[in-house]
Amino acid sequence: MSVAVLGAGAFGTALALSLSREGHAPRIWARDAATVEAINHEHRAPRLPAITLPDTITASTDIDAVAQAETLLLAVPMQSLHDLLSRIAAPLAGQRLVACCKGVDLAELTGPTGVIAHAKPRAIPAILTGPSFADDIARNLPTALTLACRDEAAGEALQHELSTGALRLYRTTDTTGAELGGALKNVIAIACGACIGEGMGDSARAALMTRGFAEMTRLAARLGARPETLAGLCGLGDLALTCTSELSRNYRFGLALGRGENFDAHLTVEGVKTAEAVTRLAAKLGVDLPICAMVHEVSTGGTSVTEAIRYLLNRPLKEE
Ligand SMILES: NC(=O)C1=CN([C@@H]2O[C@H](COP(=O)(O)OP(=O)(O)OC[C@H]3O[C@@H](n4cnc5c(N)ncnc54)[C@H](OP(=O)(O)O)[C@@H]3O)[C@@H](O)[C@H]2O)C=CC1
Ligand SMILES: O=C(CO)COP(=O)(O)O
Repeated sequence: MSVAVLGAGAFGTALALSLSREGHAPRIWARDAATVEAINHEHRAPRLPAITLPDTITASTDIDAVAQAETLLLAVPMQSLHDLLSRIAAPLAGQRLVACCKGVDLAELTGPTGVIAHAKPRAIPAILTGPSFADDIARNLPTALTLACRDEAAGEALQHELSTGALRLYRTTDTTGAELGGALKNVIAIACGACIGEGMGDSARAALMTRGFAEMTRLAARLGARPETLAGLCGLGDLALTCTSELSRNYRFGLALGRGENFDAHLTVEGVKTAEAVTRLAAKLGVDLPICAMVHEVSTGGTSVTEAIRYLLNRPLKEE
């Protein structure tokens, strides 16, 4: 089966490397000619500069040519997924489109598989998500992820196609749970970073992680997801990684907020837009997501970290 990667960021490049180790020769689509040049001639990707790529990985700016592969890994930031799909002329009928992004689309208030289903209704949507830093996958370190696809046969085919000796994929048909786990953990990671940056301590972080997990499960359940999906790699697993590691951009963004420092605006920080999207979605559905709402307020300058913590501590007492 042929696999291509659309998006030459850190994650897309790492996944191409992973595939190349199993004998695939993946093509990467990049929108930028200089990136294509660097991959094809220097065997390096600008967003993963420490890694040398094998010459079996090639790149092109011709999206319609690259998108002919049977499986397409869509590795662009969440808010760019719709734009990416609209660049492809073909309906991609019967092709497996695997979202490799985490978030909720601001315009549609759906996760990546919803965006795919809307833009390319004849394709088979899936999502690859869970705890992994691109750098770890690129270095072939052991990693376990969730592959979610409503079409059970396609999901099983993808699980086998994308697993490697170091990358172990678990399968589910619960795409809603898988994508909300990956989306909301970034928001909670910003909260945890802000809490540590502000000097609130590890106990406060543990409280945010636990109550954040309750928010993840509550919203996911309201949208029909299974609670056990959230307890898996794509939920609890990714929450644990992202809320505790300074390798996470979302966590580091939160740290900067807590310390009152500036943050590099060129870095992909999915949790900011996701906080806005899930706050809107929660209001529409009548679901209570106080931590996500505070992350939205703080990251858009609506309130301070100190005030947000005070608000969370002063909410009415309730049963766990
Ligand atoms: N990095 C990681 O460790 C992991 C990332 N992810 C997820 O992967 C997704 C991508 O993140 P990551 O690879 O880190 O991001 P990067 O910031 O490394 O790269 C983003 C890539 O997307 C491209 N891009 C941005 N907007 C568009 C657009 N409108 N059309 C086409 N291409 C676009 C960029 O192109 P250009 O260079 O031209 O700007 C760049 O190649 C995110 O949702 C993230 O949560 C998931 C797991 C791990
Ligand atoms: O999704 C990730 C880890 O699973 C990567 O986290 P960041 O996007 O916060 O760097």
